[in-house]
Amino acid sequence: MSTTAASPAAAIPASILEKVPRLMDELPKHSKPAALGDKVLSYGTAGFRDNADILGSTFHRMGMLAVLRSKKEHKITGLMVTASHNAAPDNGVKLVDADGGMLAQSWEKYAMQLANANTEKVVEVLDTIIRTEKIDVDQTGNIFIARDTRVSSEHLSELAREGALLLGGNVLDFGLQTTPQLHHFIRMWNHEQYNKGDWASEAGYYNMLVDAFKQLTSGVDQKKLEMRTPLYVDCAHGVGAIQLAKLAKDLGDMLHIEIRNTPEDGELNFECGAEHAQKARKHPAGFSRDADRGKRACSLDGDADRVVFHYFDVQGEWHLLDGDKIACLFAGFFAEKLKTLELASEISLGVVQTAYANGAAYNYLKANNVQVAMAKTGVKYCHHKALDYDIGIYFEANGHGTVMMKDHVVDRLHKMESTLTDEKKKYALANITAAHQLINQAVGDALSDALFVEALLIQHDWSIAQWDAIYQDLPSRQTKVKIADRTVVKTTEDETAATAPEALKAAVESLVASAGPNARAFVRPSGTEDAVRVYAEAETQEGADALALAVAKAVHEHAGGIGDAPSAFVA
Ligand SMILES: CC(=O)N[C@H]1[C@@H](OP(=O)(O)O)O[C@H](CO)[C@@H](O)[C@@H]1O
Ligand SMILES: [Mg+2]
Repeated sequence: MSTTAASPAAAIPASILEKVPRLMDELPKHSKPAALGDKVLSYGTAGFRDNADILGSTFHRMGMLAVLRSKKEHKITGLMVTASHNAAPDNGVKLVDADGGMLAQSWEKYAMQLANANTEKVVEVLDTIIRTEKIDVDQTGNIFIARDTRVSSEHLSELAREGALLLGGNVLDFGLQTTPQLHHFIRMWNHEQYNKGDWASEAGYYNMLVDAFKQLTSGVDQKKLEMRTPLYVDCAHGVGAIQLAKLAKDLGDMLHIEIRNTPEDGELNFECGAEHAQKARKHPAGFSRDADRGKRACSLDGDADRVVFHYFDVQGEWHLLDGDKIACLFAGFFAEKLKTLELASEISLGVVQTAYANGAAYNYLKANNVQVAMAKTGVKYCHHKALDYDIGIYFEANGHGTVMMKDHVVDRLHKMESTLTDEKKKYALANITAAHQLINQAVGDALSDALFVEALLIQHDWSIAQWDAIYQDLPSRQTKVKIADRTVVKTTEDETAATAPEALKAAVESLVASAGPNARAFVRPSGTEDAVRVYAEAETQEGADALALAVAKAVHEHAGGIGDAPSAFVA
């Protein structure tokens, strides 16, 4: 095959060393730390995550990979420095793709090959990626970087920047941002419709949210809004507190926000935040039964891409409103607007859940004629499945989720604008387009999701208890079991039933069958921890607890449990 100078193939060097001889000097300065030992780093559900001390080389190399991805796509890509809801000494990388979503799954293998390569093999891996993906290395590579508040984050983002510069990339470092903000910037800058607009910056992000919130609450008496009680936000001592303070300032009297658990007053994610509230089923530190009865509250996680709501009722009992309840609230809004606009048969609406969704949420959606689909655990699977619908809502029970509207739907709605005369329809249309503006289309976003929840509570004139009452969660229990090799546990595609080992499959089936009506249980190997997770639901809390423990014992017995059989729950 003949190539001309203009052909991209012409710029593919036999080795990257031809272009960047300095690599030979620079790579050994960031070689894999001895402490990493034989450990294989894996690009898990949302990226690499480990103790920050062993991630230096990984960050340096991921800076390079982000640049290669950018050169390949001819668009901006990104790198977020965060370990989300994990402990303060940890850190991690989340790579952002050109559409503002997560890194394409087809590139995760490159991330792993690079991160795990011995120093002398890094050039070889880079060359393979460049050759396989036919990357013109002379192309411009542009990446955006941001980081959370961890002590290690600044240094690690600097290493990523160095790696990126080494491969000739241009780097724009946004400093402290939430993960969804970085996704938003990249989506906006790469989107031909938005890239020259006002929303493609940090200030633009707040403007976009505040303007959409204003539109969604415009039908409400402004005095009533000003008098409304505040939303108390547990920020997990993370970056969400800093960014939310800026957003709250712009919201002014439209919504009063009280920020708790800031980076200054405690350890990141320790006994607080969305993961703690949802997994341990405990109110966050900084909130108390006596002082906070009746207050509407929510918890973010360490990088503010998850949110769950909660409150103490007048009796002092604590209630959690998880991702399922948020999805149901959102689904109700879109179903109603589509009905008013007589578009329900033309525009498909669906909610994507995982096996962890409470059975009562499923029943609620079905009773309200909303389509429901199941995806494997992990937002990248949910996101993918949600694309089957014109308006796809996905939420994991842990509070990570969003709503995506297809471009053709947005176009269709904009075209309708000039044709409508009916006031009700005009209002519905304005609402649905404002919701599209408010909800982060790139990725789950705690700040945008929380504002949408608040807008809908205001529209319904509901208290948090009234929203909670749309359905009653079936009692459930989660726990986990350590076994020698968790890969021996196999499940069906949707993860609701075990398929191996055979004895475990039979044991779970028989335990569920004898656990009463509406009982359900499943086991699956965790994708992020060295354990098998157990989930059980039943008519009563005692029933769910008993079923979870019996299933945990069955995992221990039939799948090679380590140590004593389980006798208590592990969060
Ligand atoms: C039950 C549960 O909450 N699982 C979490 C957890 O995955 P596991 O594969 O269950 O470890 O971490 C994922 C990444 O944050 C998140 O997407 C998922 O929902
Ligand atoms: Mg997170």
